[in-house]
Amino acid sequence: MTRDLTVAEVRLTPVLVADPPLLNTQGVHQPYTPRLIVEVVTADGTTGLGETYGDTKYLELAGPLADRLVGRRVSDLNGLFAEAGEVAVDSSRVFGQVDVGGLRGVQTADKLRLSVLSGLEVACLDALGRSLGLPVHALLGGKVRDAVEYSAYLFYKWAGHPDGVAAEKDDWGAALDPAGVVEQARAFKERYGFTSFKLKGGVFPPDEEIAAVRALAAAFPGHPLRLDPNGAWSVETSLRVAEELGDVLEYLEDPALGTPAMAEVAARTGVPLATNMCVTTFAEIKEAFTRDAVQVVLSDHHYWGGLRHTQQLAAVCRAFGVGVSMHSNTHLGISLAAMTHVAATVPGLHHACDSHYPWQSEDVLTERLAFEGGAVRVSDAPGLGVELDRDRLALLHRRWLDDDGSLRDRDDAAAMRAVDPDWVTPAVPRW
Ligand SMILES: O=C([O-])C(=O)C[C@H](O)[C@@H](O)C(=O)[O-]
Ligand SMILES: [Mg+2]
Repeated sequence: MTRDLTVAEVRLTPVLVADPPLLNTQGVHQPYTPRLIVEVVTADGTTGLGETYGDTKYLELAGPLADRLVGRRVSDLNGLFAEAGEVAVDSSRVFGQVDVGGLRGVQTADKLRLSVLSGLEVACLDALGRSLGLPVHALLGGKVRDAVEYSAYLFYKWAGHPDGVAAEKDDWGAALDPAGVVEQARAFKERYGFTSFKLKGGVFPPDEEIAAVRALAAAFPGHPLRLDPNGAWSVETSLRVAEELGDVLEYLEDPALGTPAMAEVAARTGVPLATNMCVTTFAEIKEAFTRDAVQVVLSDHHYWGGLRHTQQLAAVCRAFGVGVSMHSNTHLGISLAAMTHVAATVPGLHHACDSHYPWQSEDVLTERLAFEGGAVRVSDAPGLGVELDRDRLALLHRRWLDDDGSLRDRDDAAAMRAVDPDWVTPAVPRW
């Protein structure tokens, strides 16, 4: 049978997904967060799924980039990427330097395009795999492991969103001190079997966060631990934390903001540094690697530009002797499946990947992906191996349609102002 894998239609559906009140250095997560669900439909009726950020700046680009995909074959990804630079990006969306207002580093025109292209790429690979009867990992050269290990992503957290704020309830309880963090870690371990723990820091003064990591080390001896204050500390504070926690940390993640500060910290401590803030584009690699500023790059296929770029990044890291693992923002099961397929193909993945998925009680899939022993099994079913639940998609899209605009762009500082009207995103270094 000859298949026609020409893209006939791209469906773009923004949704709002429930999110618990997770604290970070900028504020707190809003009760709902935007994501974009991508469906690529081929002329012969195969549908591939993708997912990426759903904030307005990404939605603005998604239509024009999807238009460039229509009429191409799903296998013509290089052609799509080559042409994507012709799609204009509103200059008000671009910051050439490390964007303190975001937790994912610089915001360049290219990175915005790549963040959308990644959703289209994943959907094309899913469609291609479904059509050929091959899993996505096979299209990427084949898996080198059968399961991908993830770490428990611990957050300081309120028990619920503030009174008067419309929100879904969650059953995780509050975590605002070392005992609360340990209790949360136990729940992660019991529910999902995670054995690595990452604490999102930059929320409380460093001594409180040091105490929380010490409590984790006492409760889970020998388990890999990480602390990530999203660049909230000065070089001197970073060095002090590294000194105090050096014996229990697997790595310290973005203690200080930007490559020069990270290089200074790295030069004066033996604790490995990881980043998803100072190496977030190919252009940033040269300076960071030649200055030995980071020892582990946390890739994120969304903003690096997809699964093939993630493999390329892993190859560059390998060449420089730099470790690689994965960063995560709030995401749904389509992205977890995509992360798992690409991670399965990367040799030398020595650190458990991050995932927000356990925090998401809602999904657009007929069946949620499962963590067993802290890992997700690599699917050998055609494509990503996940199915869209159209009713769930319609429900979460309805929530997006009904929103007055206040939740369509993630704003953790705005959410914090519900309890602290004077709150502004703190300047860094904060401590
Ligand atoms: O640095 C990181 O790992 C992140 O920025 C991950 C997420 O953005 C997390 O901090 C969040 O959503 O609050
Ligand atoms: Mg990080």
